[in-house]
Amino acid sequence: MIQFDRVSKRYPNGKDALSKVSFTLPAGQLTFLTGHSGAGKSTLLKLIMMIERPTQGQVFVDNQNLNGFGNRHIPLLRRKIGMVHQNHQLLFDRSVFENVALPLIIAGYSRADIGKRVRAALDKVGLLEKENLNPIMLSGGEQQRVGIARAVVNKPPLLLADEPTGNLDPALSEEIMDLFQDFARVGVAVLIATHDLSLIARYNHRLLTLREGRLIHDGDEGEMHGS
Ligand SMILES: Nc1ncnc2c1ncn2[C@@H]1O[C@H](COP(=O)(O)OP(=O)(O)OP(=O)(O)O)[C@@H](O)[C@H]1O
Repeated sequence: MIQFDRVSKRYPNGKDALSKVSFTLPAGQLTFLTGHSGAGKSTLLKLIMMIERPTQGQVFVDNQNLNGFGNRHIPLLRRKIGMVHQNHQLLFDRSVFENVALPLIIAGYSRADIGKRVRAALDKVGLLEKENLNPIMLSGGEQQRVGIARAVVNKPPLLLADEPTGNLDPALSEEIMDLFQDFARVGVAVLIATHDLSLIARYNHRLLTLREGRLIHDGDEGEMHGS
């Protein structure tokens, strides 16, 4: 689903944020991405979203080389990607339903289709009965689940999450992880950037570790501590 082929990113100020990073993420796999602050995690996610472009190397999403994409391709690319943020980025002047509907409205879906899909997504995250509430009335864990419903409402094959459990306690983090694992099980490629080593340790998923822009580890979590 995603392939990085010797990807480097140097920012205009000369900072090398990523150096010759290569990996492949298949459909249906959940992968953690970790590394110290400044290691390059956000930069890696930005390259997938085409918020930034590589200085060298190639990024493929769904077998398409993003180097061949111009700005007009960006909306189409982003429709394939669901993005979950740490702070949810919900609109507090709209209802839960309207927040989740937003990507579908932008993509031009019909009203009937929007209703059906939004309710299916809210049902998946267990918030169907809260569709008319304002997100401000929800707990942190519920707000994060609204963010996840919005990220998956148009059924993207790829789900990216940037510190999705950052503000949540272990029990709520587990709920969120259960959801991500469900999506992976039905074929979504899920990439979770996190500093939360205890979260990583609780699951036996593939782990990519960046240090100063280099990929220093690619394997399962046990391998890292066992070696
Ligand atoms: N737009 C930019 N211009 C210049 N340097 C940048 C830019 N964005 C990031 N950097 C630098 O690139 C390096 C990697 O940053 P990045 O945000 O990818 O790290 P990160 O692993 O996501 O860190 P954190 O966990 O703190 O969010 C850092 O040294 C950062 O200061």
